[in-house]
Amino acid sequence: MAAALQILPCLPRALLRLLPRRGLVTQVTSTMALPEQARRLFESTVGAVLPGPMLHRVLALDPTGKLLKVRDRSFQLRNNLYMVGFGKAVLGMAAAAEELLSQHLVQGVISVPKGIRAAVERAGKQEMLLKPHSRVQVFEGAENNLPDRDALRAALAIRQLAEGLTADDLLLVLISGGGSALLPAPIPPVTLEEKQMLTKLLAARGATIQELNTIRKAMSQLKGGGLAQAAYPAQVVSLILSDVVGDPVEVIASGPTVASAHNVQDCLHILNRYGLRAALPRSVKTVLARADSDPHGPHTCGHVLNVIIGSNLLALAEAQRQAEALGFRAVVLSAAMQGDVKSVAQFYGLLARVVGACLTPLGAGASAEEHIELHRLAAELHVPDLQLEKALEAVTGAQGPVCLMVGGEPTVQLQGSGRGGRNQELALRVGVELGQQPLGPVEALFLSGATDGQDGPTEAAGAWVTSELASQAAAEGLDVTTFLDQNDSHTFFCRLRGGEHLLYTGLTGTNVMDAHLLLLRLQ
Ligand SMILES: Nc1ncnc2c1ncn2[C@@H]1O[C@H](COP(=O)(O)OP(=O)(O)OP(=O)(O)O)[C@@H](O)[C@H]1O
Ligand SMILES: O=C(O)[C@H](O)CO
Repeated sequence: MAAALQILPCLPRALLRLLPRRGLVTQVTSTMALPEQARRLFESTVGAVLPGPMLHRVLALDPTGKLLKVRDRSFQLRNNLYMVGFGKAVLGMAAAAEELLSQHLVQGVISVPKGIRAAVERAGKQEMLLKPHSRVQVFEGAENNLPDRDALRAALAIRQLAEGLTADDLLLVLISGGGSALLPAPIPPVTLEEKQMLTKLLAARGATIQELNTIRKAMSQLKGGGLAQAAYPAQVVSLILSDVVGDPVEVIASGPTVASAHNVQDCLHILNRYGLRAALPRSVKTVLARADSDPHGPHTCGHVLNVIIGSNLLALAEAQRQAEALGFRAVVLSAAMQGDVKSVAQFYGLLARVVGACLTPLGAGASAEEHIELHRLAAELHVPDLQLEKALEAVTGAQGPVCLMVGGEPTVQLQGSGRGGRNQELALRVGVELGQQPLGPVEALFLSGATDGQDGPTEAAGAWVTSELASQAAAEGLDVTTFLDQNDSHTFFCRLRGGEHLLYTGLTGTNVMDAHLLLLRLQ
């Protein structure tokens, strides 16, 4: 397991208190190396969306202690509260909910990633752990984010709890990213292995999370509203920490408390698109054929309240505040970056060039062609909330360092059999792009990290690079292209300068997609 969790959201604030004047702060931070600043900013991004505080923002008990308030709705509590949960951030969410509601809690079951309790304990994050004699049963499973037998056992226990509820009961459902793999309950005759294989193939061929989860829903007893249906007639309140661009409740963890609006045709289109239709196991065909006559219809979720409690945007907003405290001119460019890592890397490479040119005192700025090309790349990525113009305006004339912040989740089309994750691969590709840009006296650093602390099936959260990457690699005899062809970014970074470019946080206990930071300053 990676080094202990080190979330230090308060550190720059403490620094600020000691040094209230901006000039002084800038002086101190400018002596701090860019990698150190980038690591701190990533830590504050994660620290802003730790599950406990997120939960407390939406849940409260009224003074009598008998009414649960969820935003503007109220629910009667009379020894009738049950809790289930699944996802990478659910342990901390459950601990916070237990802390607040333990006197009403009858029983709970949660499904969380393998090793999360040990990681949280090692990091000294006691507030993310359940009480010693908790009424909440914990299952750990889904190693490397793939559904397994342990997760299946958890899903069955969750289904059993839900099915036993009555109209007097209230079911609190805690949901976060990673929930799909932690709640596998394939519809027979589909087996766990078949579902695992299909998910893996779709992900490896670059399917989006929307596509992946459409298929998962069609194969599952609990996804796509199935859990809500199992809990009926109890009232259901789902608290959701979003790890999907745009916070679509029907996609996050495959929407177990949201009626699925997809039909078999949608599934067949997706399977066709990724060349998987012909080779489908017979069991999958059987379930798809049945699905249209037995959907978890929209009428089944009227007893449910779905509430988004936190997202990537919130994390970036905090990181922006921290970056400003460190003396950067900080801009959030988007919380919805998507697309293939190759195109995303080209965009960031050119963005560094264009923004870098704004920082050079007597520089002529970037050329009109470069601006046009940057906008073309941006348009190709179809990022719904991209603030490119606003960002360029904001950094024009910046005297000091600049920090551009982006959230989202690009995709990788796996071709090789190497080890890596989309953050490490993106960082490696951006490193190559930075090396090809004429940045002159501008120092550039790019960091990409998974807020859950685990990038793909590796123990690193991500990596950071500078424009020196290509020359550093060459000096150590590492051929970047070969590593990229093999999707072997993790091995590359392990070998580069003894692994110093890798980002290790350990499992963070939260999950709001990835964060990309581009830091630029004059040398
Ligand atoms: N060798 C590799 N190189 C690059 N990317 C990889 C590699 N192996 C797996 N991936 C990518 O990692 C992604 C899975 O990563 P991870 O397990 O962190 O999922 P996630 O999307 O963060 O999960 P969740 O959203 O469920 O929390 C897949 O999209 C896959 O394409
Ligand atoms: O679990 C999942 O389906 C993904 O993390 C998206 O929420």
